[in-house]
Formats: sequence, C-alpha cells, structure tokens
Amino acid sequence: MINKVSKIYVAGHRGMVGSAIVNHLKSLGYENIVTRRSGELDLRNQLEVEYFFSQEKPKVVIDAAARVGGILANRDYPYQFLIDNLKIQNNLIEFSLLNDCEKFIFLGSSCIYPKFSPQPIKEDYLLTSELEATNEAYALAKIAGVKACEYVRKQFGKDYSSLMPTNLYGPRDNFDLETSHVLPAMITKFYEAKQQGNQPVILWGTGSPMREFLHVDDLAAAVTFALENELPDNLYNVGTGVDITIKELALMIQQIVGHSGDIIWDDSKPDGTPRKLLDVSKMKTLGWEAKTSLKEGIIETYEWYLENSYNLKKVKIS
Ligand SMILES: NC(=O)c1ccc[n+]([C@@H]2O[C@H](COP(=O)([O-])OP(=O)(O)OC[C@H]3O[C@@H](n4cnc5c(N)ncnc54)[C@H](OP(=O)(O)O)[C@@H]3O)[C@@H](O)[C@H]2O)c1
Ligand SMILES: C[C@@H]1O[C@H](OP(=O)(O)OP(=O)(O)OC[C@H]2O[C@@H](n3cnc4c(=O)[nH]c(N)nc43)[C@H](O)[C@@H]2O)[C@@H](O)[C@H](O)[C@@H]1O
Repeated sequence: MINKVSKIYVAGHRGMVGSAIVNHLKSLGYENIVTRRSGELDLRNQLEVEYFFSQEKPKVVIDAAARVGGILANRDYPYQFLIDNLKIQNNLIEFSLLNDCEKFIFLGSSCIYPKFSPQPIKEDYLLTSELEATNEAYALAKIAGVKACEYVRKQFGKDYSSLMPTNLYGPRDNFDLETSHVLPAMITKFYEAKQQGNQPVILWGTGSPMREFLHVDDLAAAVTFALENELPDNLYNVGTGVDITIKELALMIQQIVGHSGDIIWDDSKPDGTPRKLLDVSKMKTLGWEAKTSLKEGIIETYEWYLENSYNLKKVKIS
C-alpha cells in the first residue's frame, strides 16, 4: 500500500511536468519524495542508475524525465529523441523491477498513436497504422516504454502503467523558440512582437492542424490519481477531450497578450499530424477529469512568463 511516507522517486523533477507533480504531491502531504538533477544522476547511464536504485530503493517511481521538444526539434534530432529516451526509460524500468519498486508510472505522449487515427483516439488504436514522420523517433521510444510496462504487469503482476498525456502547457515550460512546443512559442512570439511596436508574428505551418491542450497541473492531478488508485489496465489517455485549430490558438494568445500586428503563416515549416484528439473516457470512468479551461490556463501561464522571463529555461539539443 502507498501512503504519505512511502518513498516516491520523481524522475525529471525540474521539468515542467515533474515540478508540477512534486508540488501536487507535497500539497497533499506526501513527505518522502526523492529527486535528482540530471547533473547528479544521468538517467542514460546504466551504472549510475543501478547505484542510485540500490541505495534509495523507492517504493514508487514516476517517470517524468525525457528528452522533450516541439515539432522541429523532434524532426531534426531523431537520433537523440530515440536513443536518449530509450536509455532513460529502460534504466528506470529495469532497476525499478530489480529493486522491488511496487508502482511505476510511465509518461508518454499522444504522438504514440497513428498519424491518421480515427478521432477521438482510443487506447486500443496503438500500433494500428503508421506514425507521424516528424516525431516517429520519439513515438517509437515511448511505445517501447508503454510495452515494457505492459510486459512487467503481465509477466510479474506488478502495478506498472502508462499515462499518455496530450500536448501540455503551464508554468516552467520551455520557451525557447527553436525547441519549444507551440503554446509557449506563441506566448514568446506575441509578447516580443508587441514589445517591438506590434511587429508581425511568424508562425509555422498552415494553422489548420488541431491540437488538444492540457494544463500541467491537471496532469499532475491525474498522476496522483494513478498513484492513489490501482489502475486496472496498463494504458490510459490523459487530456481534456476538446481540441482547437492552431489558428484559433494563435488568435486566443494574441488577444491575451494584447498584440495587434499581423500573423504570417510560414508553410515551409511542417504541420505535423492533422489531428490527435484523445478519447479520455477510460480515465473519466475511473474518476479523473481535467478542470482547467484553456483560456484561464493560458492567462496563468502568460502571467508566469511575465514574472519569470528574465530567467527562462532554454532547452538546447546536443
Ligand atoms: N511537454 C509536453 O507537451 C508533453 C506532452 C505529453 C507528454 N509529455 C511527457 O512528460 C514528460 C516530461 O516532459 P516535460 O515537458 O516536463 O519536459 P521538460 O520540461 O523538458 O523536463 C524533462 C526533465 O527530464 C530530465 N532529464 C532529461 N534528460 C535526462 C537525463 N539524461 N538524466 C536525468 N534527467 C533527465 C530533465 O532534468 P534536469 O532538469 O535536471 O536536466 C528535466 O527535468 C516526458 O515524458 C514527456 O514525454 C510532455
Ligand atoms: C506533445 C509533443 O507534440 C509534438 O508535436 P506537435 O503537437 O506537432 O508539436 P508542436 O511543436 O507543439 O506544434 C504543434 C503545431 O503548431 C504549429 N506551430 C505554429 N507555430 C509554431 C511555433 O512557433 N512553434 C512550434 N513549436 N509550433 C508551431 C506546428 O507547425 C504544429 O502544426 C511532438 O513533436 C512531440 O513528439 C510531442 O508528442
């Protein structure tokens, strides 16, 4: 049984997701949370991870550590997105299993599903047809993680499961224009263009793809839900069940930021998958659903950006 003093290792605690999970757990009174920065423990390094687990022996592992990026970073650095993520998750899953970790929560992404999935996407649609090319490498690594947890569950009867969040946003996101996802990129672009006298903003692709956006605090609540309840299955979608076009998102952020210049769509940049709306009925039936409205969430994220823009996280690929 997991309780408030159970040792919980949150991998990736300085990231947008990991930090939201740690804050949420602490607010609920969990008092034995173990963390390590990548500089202290490189999760790609098998020997370091083996030693860490032999010393700490966590009862629960929440895997929020990964090589993460937006559409261009994924397209341009497939090798790092495949290999780093495989190494990180293989080490975490393997040494959790060898050290009797009772519960493992693996975080993937909605890009594991086929590019042209029927919508909304049910968990059963995994591996039914080809992946989107821009994030194939990342998706392959995440699919391997989902399957590894599924096989641990089947073969060893342990509570290892995977949550597949849709596109996430919130405080402590990556706002670097080359490597970030669309929502923080738009906040940065509209803000900077407004500061420069409402210069035009250049956005990528055609604006026609649809995306679903979940506030990271809602994901943290879903992870806590998975921690506190034994999930009967191995794979669960986590989203709002609602999506909008990238063009609609741009207009919403433009209005929140108060930019009044033009928007130019650079269609030499990729659109990515046309739509990836998650079917979230499985989690809803168990008792979890998202609470934050997109507009409120963006306003809160923009306020965080304004307060922290002097010291923003910039993720470079090396
Ligand atoms: N962002 C999204 O839109 C989104 C959507 C769906 C799913 N997800 C999933 O959510 C998880 C977290 O994403 P995020 O957005 O929070 O990413 P993030 O902000 O970039 O954070 C990633 C974290 O992983 C850690 N990490 C990376 N490489 C590492 C290594 N070699 N050794 C140790 N730690 C390492 C980093 O640690 P340091 O800070 O210590 O370097 C960082 O804290 C990922 O599994 C991702 O697939 C994210
Ligand atoms: C959640 C993540 O989603 C990622 O896919 P994906 O939604 O296309 O990733 P994003 O980078 O968020 O892009 C979403 C959409 O926004 C468009 N877009 C418009 N302007 C911009 C901009 O300035 N920056 C960015 N980044 N996009 C922009 C982009 O072309 C794409 O159609 C995957 O590559 C990952 O593997 C992961 O699954």
